[in-house]
Amino acid sequence: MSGLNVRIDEKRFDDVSVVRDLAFSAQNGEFLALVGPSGAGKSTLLNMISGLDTDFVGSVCWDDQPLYAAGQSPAHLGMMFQEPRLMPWLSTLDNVSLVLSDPHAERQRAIALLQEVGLGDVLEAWPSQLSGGMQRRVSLARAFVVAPRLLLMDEPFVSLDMPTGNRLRDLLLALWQRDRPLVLFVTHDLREALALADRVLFLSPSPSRVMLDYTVPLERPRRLEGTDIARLQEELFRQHPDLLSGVLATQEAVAGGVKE
Ligand SMILES: Nc1ncnc2c1ncn2[C@@H]1O[C@H](COP(=O)(O)OP(=O)(O)OP(=O)(O)O)[C@@H](O)[C@H]1O
Repeated sequence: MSGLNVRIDEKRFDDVSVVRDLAFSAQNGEFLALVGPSGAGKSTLLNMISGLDTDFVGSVCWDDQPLYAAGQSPAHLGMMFQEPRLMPWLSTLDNVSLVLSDPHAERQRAIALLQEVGLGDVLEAWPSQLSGGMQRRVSLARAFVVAPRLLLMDEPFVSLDMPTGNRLRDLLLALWQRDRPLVLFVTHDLREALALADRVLFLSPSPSRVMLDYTVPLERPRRLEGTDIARLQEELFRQHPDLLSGVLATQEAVAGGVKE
């Protein structure tokens, strides 16, 4: 099948099995959200898919070929984490150019992306001069500047207030709709998953596996605070109360946050 094929037979840390019999496939250009209780192994899973962690039994393939070889990250892989992870001694522009194979030749591309995310006026600013929301926008531009085919996002908008988070989600969707990478987006927030994704994979508590592969039955654009998302969330909790109780508890615990 074209696209991503993940099969993790087992991932252990010492004697503890963290992921077991977890499998899913995704088409090129799809947007998948991964939700699951805290400690389920979501970050561990992204590390295995990115090639950062090769110490597991199973396979991660792209178009039926192993996605990485000997621990090397594949070309056209974009990543974004909970923390913006900017280099404090580099300007906004240099933080984005950093991941380019030829930063000098591709400088215009970095500038254009920063303009697209509304940071054209702060190209030479240091990270410490930017707000939390602006730093995430730099991080988003850095994830897209490599023209990723696969974009791995580990709770990238956690602990942002609603307007700042909404602005970032809109930017992400605009860039995704234009470039169409396959996105794997980890979140604790089921509403965020339903607002963004084509499919939501619900993971079990550790050792994690996919408990439910859910296709979101909503047209775009969607609003995270919209009644259709609230209704869908309620329906899911009614249909799968045991499966989702851990998700809801975590979702409530992480509400709140950083302002733009
Ligand atoms: N390097 C490591 N060594 C030992 N145990 C680890 C290591 N990394 C993660 N773990 C354990 O593996 C389990 C899964 O961790 P992971 O961070 O992947 O979960 P998660 O679903 O991303 O959690 P959260 O939602 O809280 O971020 C946890 O029990 C964690 O303590």
